[in-house]
Amino acid sequence: MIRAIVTDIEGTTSDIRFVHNVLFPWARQHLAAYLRIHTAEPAVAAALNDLRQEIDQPQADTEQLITVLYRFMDEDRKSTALKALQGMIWRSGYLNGDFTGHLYPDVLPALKNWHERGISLYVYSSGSVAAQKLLFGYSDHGDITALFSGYFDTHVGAKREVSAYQNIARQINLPASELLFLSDIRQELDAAQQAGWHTLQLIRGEADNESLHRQVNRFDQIKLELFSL
Ligand SMILES: CSCCC(=O)C(=O)COP(=O)(O)O
Ligand SMILES: [Mg+2]
Repeated sequence: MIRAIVTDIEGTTSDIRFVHNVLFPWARQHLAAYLRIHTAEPAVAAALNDLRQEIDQPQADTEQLITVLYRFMDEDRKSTALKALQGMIWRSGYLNGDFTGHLYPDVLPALKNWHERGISLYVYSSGSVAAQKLLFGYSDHGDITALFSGYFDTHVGAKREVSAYQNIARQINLPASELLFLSDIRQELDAAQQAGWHTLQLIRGEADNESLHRQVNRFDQIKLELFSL
């Protein structure tokens, strides 16, 4: 029986085009100015220090780090430091109403239904926990954060690593056999499955014929009974 559902964001609850055509360009546009102004703020300084460690350049100055961050953004690197900084930068965009967090129309009714049935809901994304809370706190349908019991980012591990799902299961305090992971990316689902989780792939666009996971196109097609042991 499924007692908790953990969902990915990009390509699962939200359109990949919102992330790549709205969020990422907005962060890129504001990155340099934001870092130059806020470089001494504790959260920014901590993320920049994490980045220095990631690239093994303890002496790198802010301008050098900005260059690295542009490269990371070009490569869509799931760097924990980059993701932390993007989350900080997006904050003013959400607060000013420059954009709202995209949700596919089938997502909110399903989340509400599961929540009402007593199933705990969690998020796991490469985006930082702060960025996840912003997306769901300022979503197209308003603040829906009350539906979620918790959030996980790459601090638990990368999304294609089995250990990340083991860590999440430990923190949720449920056996893997009672957990369902929703994602559009086969390799993430492979890792969750290897950790003993149930898995379901969202196909929002192109088919994935190499996947061995159950697939649906929308949340309203998800039948939790199929995952009962
Ligand atoms: C929290 S929204 C921004 C998502 C993001 O930065 C990203 O890299 C997408 O990663 P995901 O793990 O959701 O595919
Ligand atoms: Mg995804």
